[in-house]
Amino acid sequence: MRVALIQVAYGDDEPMDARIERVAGLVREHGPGHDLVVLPELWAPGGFAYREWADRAQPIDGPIGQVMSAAARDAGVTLHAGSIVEQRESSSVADGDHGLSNTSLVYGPDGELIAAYRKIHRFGFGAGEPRLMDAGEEVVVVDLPLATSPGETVRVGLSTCYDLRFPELYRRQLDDGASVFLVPAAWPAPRVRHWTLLAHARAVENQCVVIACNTAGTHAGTEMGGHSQVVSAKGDALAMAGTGEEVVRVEIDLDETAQWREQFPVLADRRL
Ligand SMILES: NC(=O)CCC(=O)C(=O)O
Repeated sequence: MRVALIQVAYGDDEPMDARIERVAGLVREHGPGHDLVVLPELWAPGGFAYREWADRAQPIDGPIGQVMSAAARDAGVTLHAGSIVEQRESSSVADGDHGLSNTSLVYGPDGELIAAYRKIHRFGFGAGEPRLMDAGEEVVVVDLPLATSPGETVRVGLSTCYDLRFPELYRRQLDDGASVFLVPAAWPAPRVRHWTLLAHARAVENQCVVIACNTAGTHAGTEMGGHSQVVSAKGDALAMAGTGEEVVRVEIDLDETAQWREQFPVLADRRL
């Protein structure tokens, strides 16, 4: 499986509309020839731009979704478009809810929406996400089409940034058949060691590939950590970005995961 992670860097001076066009251009430029392109969490509204989130919220089929769907189609790739601040329909907003979710969107090479995942674990310890957004409740595992091998799919589990700290979510995804975990993030620089450590831990303990795309640059006073990474089911770092804007390209041998699970059958020793 050929994958490109686009580690987007941005600051406060780039308007959201300009960034959406710029990132769509990056998908069109770097996507062709890959099976999957992955973008970071909340790259359009700003991962830590809490004050702007309400104004920058959109429904799933809003302007960001439309531009990302077109970019996936033009590039002929499956696109994990990172996440948006989703403005949910009023019919899905219960009393006391904020009506906003941190929602990841995945499009197929035909531009159709394949999956949406609402972040389950909200980051901020009472401020930020828990104060402004509602927690997702659904574990999402989905078969993604491989654009360069028509008819073939790979089963992936979706999660977002802070979710990486909660191993039980990944066990659920494993039990639902996932062999790859996709993790967009806006993970800050001061804790980047946790980011790399946890991605390796999730890969090793579940014998799954981890594809984790972080943000770069500094916005809303928060320096992002970069170091987007792809970790094999054996726990080897197949690719690791630096700290700036970067496109990381990697070819993943999906057969290696099944071979490793057979060779070192640790999952068979679970006691439930
Ligand atoms: N956007 C996030 O979820 C940030 C998570 C984080 O900074 C951490 O877990 O540390």
